[in-house]
Amino acid sequence: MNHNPIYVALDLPRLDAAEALARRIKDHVGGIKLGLEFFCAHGHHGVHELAKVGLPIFLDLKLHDIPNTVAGAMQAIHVLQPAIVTVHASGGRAMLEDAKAAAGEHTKVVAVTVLTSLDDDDMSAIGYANRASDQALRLAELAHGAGVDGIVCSGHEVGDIRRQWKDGYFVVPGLRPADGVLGDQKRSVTPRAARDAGASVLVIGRPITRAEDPVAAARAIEGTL
Ligand SMILES: O=c1ccn([C@@H]2O[C@H](COP(=O)(O)O)[C@@H](O)[C@H]2O)c(=O)[nH]1
Repeated sequence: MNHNPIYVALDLPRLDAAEALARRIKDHVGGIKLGLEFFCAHGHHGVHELAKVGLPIFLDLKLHDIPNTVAGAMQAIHVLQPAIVTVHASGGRAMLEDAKAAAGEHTKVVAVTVLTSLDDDDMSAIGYANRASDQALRLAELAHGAGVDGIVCSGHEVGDIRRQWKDGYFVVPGLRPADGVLGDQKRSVTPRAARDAGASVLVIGRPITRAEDPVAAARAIEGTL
C-alpha cells in the first residue's frame, strides 16, 4: 500500500474545531471521514469547509431506507463529490443497486455489514440467528452481488471477505492501537492487523481526535503501518 490508508473520523460537534484539527493532522492521514454527527450539525456547508483542507472526503451517512429515498439522497450529495459514501447492506439488494446507480462516477459506495459496536450477544438480542462474523460475510456477499464498490466490516472478518472478493474496497473502523481504550467498540483490532488482513481504508477517530497530542497520535499510528 503506497498511500496513507488512514481516514480520520472527525466526530466533533464544532466546525471550527474539526477544521483546525484536520489542518493539524493532514500530513499524517489520507482522508477525512465525516459522519452523522457532523453532517446533521453542519450539512453541505460543513463538508465544503472541510474539503478545503485538500484531503478526500468520506461521507459516512449510513443511508438505510427504501431504494427511491436512498437514491434521492445519493443524488442530493452528488454536488459534494465525496470519495466514499456508506449505505447499510441490510437495506437490501435493490437499495444497494439504486444507491450505486445514483452515485457520482468518482464516488465509491460501500455497504455497512455489521457495526463494529455489536458482538454476538447483541446479534441475538436484535433477532439475528447468525454470529456477527457470519452475518458480516453474508451481507458482504449480498453487497458484492449488488455491484457496490465494497463494504464496511470489522478487522475480525475482513480477511475472510478479502479472500472471496479480491478486488473489493474494504473500510475497517473500530480500530485501536494495542493499548487503546475500546469505548463502545466491541469488534476491534489494531490498525496494522486490519491492514495486513486486507483493509483498503482504516477509519480511526477517538484514538487521534481525543489524544492529548493528536498529531503525535496520528504519526504514531501511521508509523505502525
Ligand atoms: O461499523 C462501524 C461503522 C462506522 N463506524 C464509524 O467509525 C468511526 C469510529 O470512531 P472511533 O472513535 O475510532 O471509534 C465513527 O465515526 C463511527 O461512526 C464504526 O465505528 N463502526
